[in-house]
Amino acid sequence: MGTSGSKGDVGGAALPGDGGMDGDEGSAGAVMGSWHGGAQLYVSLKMEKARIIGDLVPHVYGSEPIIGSWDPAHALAMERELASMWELSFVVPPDHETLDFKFLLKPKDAATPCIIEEGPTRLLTGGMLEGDVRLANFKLNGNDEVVEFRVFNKADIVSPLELAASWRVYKENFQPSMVRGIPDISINEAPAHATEDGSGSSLELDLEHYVVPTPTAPPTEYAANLAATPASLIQPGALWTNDMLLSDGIQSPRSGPADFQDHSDHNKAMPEAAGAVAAAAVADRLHGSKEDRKLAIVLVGLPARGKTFTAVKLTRYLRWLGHETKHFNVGKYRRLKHGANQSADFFRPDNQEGIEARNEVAALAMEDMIDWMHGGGQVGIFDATNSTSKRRQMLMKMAEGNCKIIFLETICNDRNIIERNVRLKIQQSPDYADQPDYEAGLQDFLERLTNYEKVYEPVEEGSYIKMIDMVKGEGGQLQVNNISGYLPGRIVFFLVNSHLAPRPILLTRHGESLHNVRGRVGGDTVLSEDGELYAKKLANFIEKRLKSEKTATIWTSTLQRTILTATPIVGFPKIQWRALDEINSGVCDGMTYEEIKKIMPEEYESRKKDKLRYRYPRGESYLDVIQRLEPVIIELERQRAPVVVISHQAVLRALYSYFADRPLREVPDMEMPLHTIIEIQMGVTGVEEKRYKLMD
Ligand SMILES: Nc1ncnc2c1ncn2[C@@H]1O[C@H](COP(=O)(O)OP(=O)(O)O)[C@@H](O)[C@H]1O
Ligand SMILES: O=P(O)(O)OC[C@H]1O[C@@](CO)(OP(=O)(O)O)[C@@H](O)[C@@H]1O
Repeated sequence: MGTSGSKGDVGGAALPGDGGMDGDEGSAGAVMGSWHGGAQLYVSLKMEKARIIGDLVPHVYGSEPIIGSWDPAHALAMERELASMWELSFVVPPDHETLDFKFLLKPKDAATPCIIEEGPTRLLTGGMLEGDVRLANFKLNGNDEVVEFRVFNKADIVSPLELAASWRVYKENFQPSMVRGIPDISINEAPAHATEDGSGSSLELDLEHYVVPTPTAPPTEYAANLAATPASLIQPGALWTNDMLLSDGIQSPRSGPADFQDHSDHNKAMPEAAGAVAAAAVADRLHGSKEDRKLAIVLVGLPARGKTFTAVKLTRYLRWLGHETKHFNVGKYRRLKHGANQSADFFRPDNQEGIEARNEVAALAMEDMIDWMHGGGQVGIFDATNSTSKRRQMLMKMAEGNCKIIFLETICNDRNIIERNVRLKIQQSPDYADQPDYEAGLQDFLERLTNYEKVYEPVEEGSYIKMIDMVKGEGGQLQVNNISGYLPGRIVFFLVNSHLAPRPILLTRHGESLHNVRGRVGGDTVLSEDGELYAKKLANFIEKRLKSEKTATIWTSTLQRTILTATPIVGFPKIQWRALDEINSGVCDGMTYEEIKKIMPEEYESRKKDKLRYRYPRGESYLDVIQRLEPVIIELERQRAPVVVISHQAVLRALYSYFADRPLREVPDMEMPLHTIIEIQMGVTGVEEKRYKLMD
């Protein structure tokens, strides 16, 4: 019997039917109505299981070649219709050969054996199961556990007109993208055969074999996650230790210690990312009060509530969007002024000297921030506990006429999270870098915490955002009061969408394209042979690297070199993002750099002079690309499952610079080689990176 393929694939002619047959548990229908020429049956086989069955996928295998000729390895996967329902549907002639088959469960890991249902072979004739439609029972875990599925079978007589009409409707409603006839969202089911296709695309079992070093980035005067060096405390000839230069924040292992001064060139302050972001931000600045043009995000919260972590993350995001942003960490000022070994007594509420010392360094940091704003800075992230209303009043007074303040309070009520944070704090904070005895450090920090808790006053004044138990991203909440304007709105949107659940993000360019071989930019060419080999190796890599993950998604651009690179990947949904398309090279599309230099020397020189801001005629600049990638960054922050981004050189440079804290001016010249996977691990301790080069 020739099943005509999977659901929705309606082929063949049929007889005007007058009804269908229902066969669910315990009964077998009969063919209704009379037959003449071409009648077809639309047959549906379903299995239902309320409880999730892990990564086992229901399949059908049996006598016909399409369902494996009794080879479980070539069984036909059932499609998930609902969370607990799996279906295999097909169109057959009413007088088809009897189909012998059984259900089986197949693990995602091809090496693990299938589980075949208990009981005799099932027989399908005239589209219906013979005899009682029994449950499907499977013995798991060495027969220790029996799993039951309810089985349903249905066959409808379909007329030629119905078949044709349903095919037309199917085609109209499932418009494949203009690009390649591949739907914008598609998923290749795991093939019955093993993924090793013998084309040399197999990989070593140990993926560490492919790890390559991360290119050492040029020392950054000021990476987002290194709080500003306290200008007001710099004494001529001061000797700076590495510790003094490091903020309380999560240090990005890649960025070296900050130089003494922040050399960012205020005269040529980084422009807003081009496009809507800049337009709205500029409009706000032009029409807002002078004070509103400068923004201070003042953190509030007890120690180990994630203030610094949030400050670093927010700094990274705003700088990536082109807003001149700087992180001011008062803990750093305290250490510089009073040394890094204050005991908990320094923070006692009855220690007047300690209180004055802490307010003094907070005022120094605020002065530095206001000076920095006068020099061109736009958003200051003021990171301290700021735990009393009196302290906050002091800061608001200093801000008057200089900048607008928004308080950002981080509240965590989960004792387990707090205990974990405290452990991480003792391990990471410069306050305990010289404390060899972990327990002593822990005891001291807990005393410090108690001292703060005695005087802590939650924020009630001014404009504020409260992040309450937002850690796990479940059940937490964000409270917002008296917030308005473009930039504050974006900050709220970013905070709502970001979380701390660790998960990997894999970035890779497409396989080598024909234009890459010829040195041509842009275009929409297919892959070269090497590019096709990379696509297979990438699929292999993803299967190994993500096999322990419950799910993941594959993002490509709408250009065929990324879609074709993703094609061999199976088992994960693939989504085409227009925003991930390569930088639009406008009138230079399809040219080589040499041709551009020869035919349009002025364009070539302009781009060479300022590759970040330069916009191809009728094309894009890197700032334009960053602007259109902002929703991608927000979605990457929001995702909890792993994401594999298959995109392009310029786009990946822009995305990578966000995760790696690199200043925008470095973006256009970053190394972004072909056939290399950059794994970004985002989690509670910040952002880590690993690179795998699968082939040259
Ligand atoms: N929102 C959060 N939820 C859970 N853990 C966090 C959060 N923010 C930070 N952490 C972890 O807790 C530790 C302390 O965070 P940190 O930002 O230094 O706290 P604070 O600045 O409030 O003292 C850090 O090691 C960090 O990895
Ligand atoms: O900004 P530059 O360095 O030109 O890099 C962008 C160029 O990289 C290329 C390759 O030269 O990207 P892609 O990854 O799509 O192959 C061009 O298509 C694109 O114009």
